[in-house]
Amino acid sequence: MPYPTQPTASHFINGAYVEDTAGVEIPVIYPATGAQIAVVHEATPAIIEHAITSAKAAQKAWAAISGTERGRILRRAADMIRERNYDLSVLETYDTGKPMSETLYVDATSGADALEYFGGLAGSLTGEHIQLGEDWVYTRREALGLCVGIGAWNYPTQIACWKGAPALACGNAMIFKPSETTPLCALKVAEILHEAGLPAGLYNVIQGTGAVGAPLVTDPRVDKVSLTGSVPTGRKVYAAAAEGIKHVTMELGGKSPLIIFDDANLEDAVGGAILANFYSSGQVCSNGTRVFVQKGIKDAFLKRLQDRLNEAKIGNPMDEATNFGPMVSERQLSIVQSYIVRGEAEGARLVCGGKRIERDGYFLEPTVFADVTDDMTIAREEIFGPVMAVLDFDTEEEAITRANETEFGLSAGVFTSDLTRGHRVIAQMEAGSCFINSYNDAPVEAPFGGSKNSGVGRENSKAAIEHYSQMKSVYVRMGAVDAPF
Ligand SMILES: NC(=O)C1=CN([C@@H]2O[C@H](COP(=O)(O)OP(=O)(O)OC[C@H]3O[C@@H](n4cnc5c(N)ncnc54)[C@H](O)[C@@H]3O)[C@@H](O)[C@H]2O)C=CC1
Repeated sequence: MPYPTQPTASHFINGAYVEDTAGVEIPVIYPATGAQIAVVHEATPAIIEHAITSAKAAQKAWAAISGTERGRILRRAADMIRERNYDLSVLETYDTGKPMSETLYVDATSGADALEYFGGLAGSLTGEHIQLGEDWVYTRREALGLCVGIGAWNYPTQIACWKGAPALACGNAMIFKPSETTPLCALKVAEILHEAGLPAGLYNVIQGTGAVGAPLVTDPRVDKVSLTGSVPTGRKVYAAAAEGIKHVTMELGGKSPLIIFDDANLEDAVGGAILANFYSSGQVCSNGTRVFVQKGIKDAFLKRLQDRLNEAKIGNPMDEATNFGPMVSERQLSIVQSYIVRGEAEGARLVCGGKRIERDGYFLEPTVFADVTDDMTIAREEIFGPVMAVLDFDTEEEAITRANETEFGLSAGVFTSDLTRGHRVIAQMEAGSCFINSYNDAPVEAPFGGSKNSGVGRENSKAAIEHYSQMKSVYVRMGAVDAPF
């Protein structure tokens, strides 16, 4: 084995690791050093075909067993993930560069939560009975068939589970294509699911870029596509899926507002803004990167924010004391750097950070801009890095209007000690996943997803069941059929 993190093979299909070295090589880079730690091969047409035929062959029998039996396997997989959390967290850190202080508590554990939650729900998926005089209708909640999951690179284990768990609970088969930037973790999820008793063919992982994602989306044997990715990719995938009238879930990007009122608890508001901008080095879709701060608290907010950012422990992600790691790739680093240059050029005031850190890997300082105005590029476009834009405001009405002036609608947050204002403001936010006096919590029990250009459908919670199953209604006549002729 050339690298300790090298997977057994590139793909996991029909219950086993599979290789086809004819596929283009995809190097896997550890973002904290820039070193190559593995190589996988992009799926060839033969690999794609193998995954689709295996999944199709396995799905009907899976849908035919009871939900309780399906759920038992998912819950067993959840337990195994928790038992192996340390090793899975190390792999997630290698894949993404995120510090162990995050991956140990958030990634595999959140995946396990999804498997446990949907495993628990699987036995309670039912239809209903509708009496119509003597006749009656009953409904059956049925699987969609073959679901394709396409992942982003920021939460590879979590995304693999958030899509796989509800799909499998509802009786579907899944083909999951991880991001080409982080191909390692989903293979482990597949391995564990099958070790837990999942029949072969029901959860397959194949590697590749959009060149592999695209034919999966258009294949007529695929019934549903769930994408986590950027808005431009979402637009393409949604359109391609529409051609085949397929079901979709789109979890896309954001530029979410976080509104901090004068009466907010300063320490909590600063903590919320840190969670909303610097967790995972800012590579979180729901981040509140437009921080609207009411003028009365602005100076105190910026001062306390700087003090706390000085305490960030930046460095080796494998050291559990580290709490701020590198960007996922050189490419992402340079995208974020170009936004910082734009921010300065357009007149925003750089409060702190802004520079690449002099060491191996793709480290960038936590960066804060103040005096940002609504028209600046850094206030309009998703940066997907550790760059906070602080905007001033005077009144509640103004903050609400400006917060909603965006094509995105993933998340929104408000910090205030006025209870009624908190609810009043959040009710007017055009966003799917919102927070009051908190930010970025994502428990499996709560629906997660965006409005406007940030997406369609919801992941997690009972809402996800609607997106991985369909209703059949059956009319039952008890008497004679009365036909006109
Ligand atoms: N709303 C949400 O739940 C989340 C959204 N994101 C968003 O993801 C983005 C960052 O992730 P990236 O991996 O850079 O996104 P991306 O949009 O570049 O890629 C996402 C995935 O789509 C695949 N893909 C690309 N073109 C395709 C095509 N034509 N057909 C099928 N698949 C295709 C890629 O290979 C990758 O697996 C950000 O915009 C972020 O906001 C990230 C995490 C969560």
